[in-house]
Amino acid sequence: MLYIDESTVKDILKWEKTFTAVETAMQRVSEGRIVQKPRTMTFIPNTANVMGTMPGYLDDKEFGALGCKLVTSFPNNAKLENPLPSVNANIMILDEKTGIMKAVIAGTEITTQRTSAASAVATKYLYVNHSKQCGVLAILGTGVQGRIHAEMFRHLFGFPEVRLWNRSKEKAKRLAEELNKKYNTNAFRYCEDNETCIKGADVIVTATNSPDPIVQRSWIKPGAHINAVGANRHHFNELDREVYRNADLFVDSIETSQAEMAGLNLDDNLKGEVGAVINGTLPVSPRERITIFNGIGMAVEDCAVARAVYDLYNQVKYKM
Ligand SMILES: NC(=O)C1=CN([C@@H]2O[C@H](COP(=O)(O)OP(=O)(O)OC[C@H]3O[C@@H](n4cnc5c(N)ncnc54)[C@H](O)[C@@H]3O)[C@@H](O)[C@H]2O)C=CC1
Ligand SMILES: O=C(O)C1=NCCCC1
Repeated sequence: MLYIDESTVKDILKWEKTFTAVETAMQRVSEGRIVQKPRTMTFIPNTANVMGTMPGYLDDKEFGALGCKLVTSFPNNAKLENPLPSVNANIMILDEKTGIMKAVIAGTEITTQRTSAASAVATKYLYVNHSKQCGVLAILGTGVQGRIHAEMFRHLFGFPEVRLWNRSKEKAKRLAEELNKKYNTNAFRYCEDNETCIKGADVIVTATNSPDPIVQRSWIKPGAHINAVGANRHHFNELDREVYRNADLFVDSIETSQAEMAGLNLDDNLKGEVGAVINGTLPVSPRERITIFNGIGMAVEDCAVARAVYDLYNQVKYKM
């Protein structure tokens, strides 16, 4: 059995490839060329811990795959004496003709990259492509997702200012210092509070485990775009309901969002899937309208990126 470990995935998987794989997966979702159901969640009693199974099938020449991700979210891992990521995963990919397992691929880096890439795809099609300003990026939550969003978005869209806020301020401060040093810049700025971080921002990313809203409507400037990534019990708890009431909501998959975002009144404000915007079957929002991308994470994104990693691994060049 082929196992492709985390360090190999980190070595061969570049952000551009992940972006294209996720963009393709989103398109195929909206064309009906996928099969995926809401993930199963095994909640471990008396803890905040959960194990999810995410099976999917994606029909595509370059990124098509039949696979299943097994993912855990143990939010207290970061507080261990030897800290570990909260989210850990492995992805199985199977031969489409025989059903035989082809490989197990470490899925933690894939999950990290593909989640940020999904936000980046949404930001490109809902915001950047409409000549909107990429001046200030606000990141709330500076864990694994906050970090990758800060780095990937600056790389792809060139934000000259990236604001970072975290519940424990020291963590945001440390990340700003680290990234300024890494990229030899002073673009990364630490913020004392979430309101200061958000006010005047063009694009906002929320990537926390907060059970309560950390974004208020009155702080958001007209026409801003929000990527809501984090989840506690619900996938919509980070934004105040007034934000949803005054914005256009886009998702990665209507089918899975209806299950996992039940409790939010989707009928009122759900415009549709990002894939439909990419495919040109769903119009973009008026310029001054706030847009939200609530990406809950899709099995077919994992399948697409796992297929890319499998192919890259098998290229003779890498094996030598
Ligand atoms: N939508 C998707 O596809 C995915 C979503 N996620 C979700 O994104 C979120 C972030 O994930 P990671 O960065 O991997 O986790 P992480 O553990 O590395 O970071 C979580 C951050 O949230 C902050 N936080 C925790 N509780 C908070 C609270 N009550 N108020 C404000 N901030 C709080 C922590 O200080 C930490 O910086 C999680 O909710 C996770 O479940 C993760 C992967 C994929
Ligand atoms: O899509 C995923 O993968 C995850 N989504 C929410 C929480 C952990 C992993």
